[in-house]
Amino acid sequence: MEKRPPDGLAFMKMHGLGNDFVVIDSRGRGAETAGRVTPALARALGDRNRGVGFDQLAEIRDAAGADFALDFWNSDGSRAGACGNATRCVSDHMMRQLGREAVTLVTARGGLSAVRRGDGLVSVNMGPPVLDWRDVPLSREVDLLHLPLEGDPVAVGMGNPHAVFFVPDAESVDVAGWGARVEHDPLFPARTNVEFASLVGPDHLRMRVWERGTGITLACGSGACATAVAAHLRGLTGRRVVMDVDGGRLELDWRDDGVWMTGPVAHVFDGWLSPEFLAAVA
Ligand SMILES: N[C@@H](CCC[C@H](N)C(=O)O)C(=O)O
Repeated sequence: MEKRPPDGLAFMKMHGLGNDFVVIDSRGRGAETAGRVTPALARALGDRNRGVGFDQLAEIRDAAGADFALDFWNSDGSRAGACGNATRCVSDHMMRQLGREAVTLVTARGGLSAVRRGDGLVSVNMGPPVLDWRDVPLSREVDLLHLPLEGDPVAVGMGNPHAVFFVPDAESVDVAGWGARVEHDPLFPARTNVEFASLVGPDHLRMRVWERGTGITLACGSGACATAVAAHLRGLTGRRVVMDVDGGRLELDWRDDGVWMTGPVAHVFDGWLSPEFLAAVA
């Protein structure tokens, strides 16, 4: 194996249910110091042909009052305020590194916590849903439970915006076409993630997703949380559901302290960005 260049940049590739991430560890620079990731680096790395490829890039930073902080980017270089599956993946990594079964972290939406369950699955408390139109955000005051859009979606914020459509059969939806149209609807001033869900049994949902800034992905943790909240608010389910996404199954539980999401995580490989790649991006 070639020796790692001293001026390259180490990264990990991880995924949760096929929602895949590049993770860069920028700890050791102080909680007040900005990270090393720029929109240009996120875009270049996110290119599946010329970079590494990912649905989201997660950067670990120092945090005051928590084990670590996490920032997220989409593959188009835009920032994401939340990423549930990356939070579960990085929390698993940090639990292993710290020799613990629970960690606390800070994201753009505030403090979160994660634990490893006895069965090895990782749970994260994604915090309470945002149900005020200004904070989702929406561009004007409307009924969040019945947005004035074709298909009658529900709006839920989980630190990022989501529009959840309940459809008779999620399998037959044109996720790319419909999702892209809704992502850019003027009702969402910061664009939106879009979920299409069907009830397939008691407290059992099937969900497919179009992610803002990325496109179709095999899973979206914050989208699963938003869908579980929307399904309960619409009277379709209780507060605990299982949800089948393209990449597997998540468990959701909307408790008094927030929406808990549980599922598997995978560490795929450790890599090293070459100085040439970094110089071309700078
Ligand atoms: N895959 C993520 C959500 C990613 C963020 C999203 N694309 C956004 O722009 O808000 C998850 O697991 O939550």
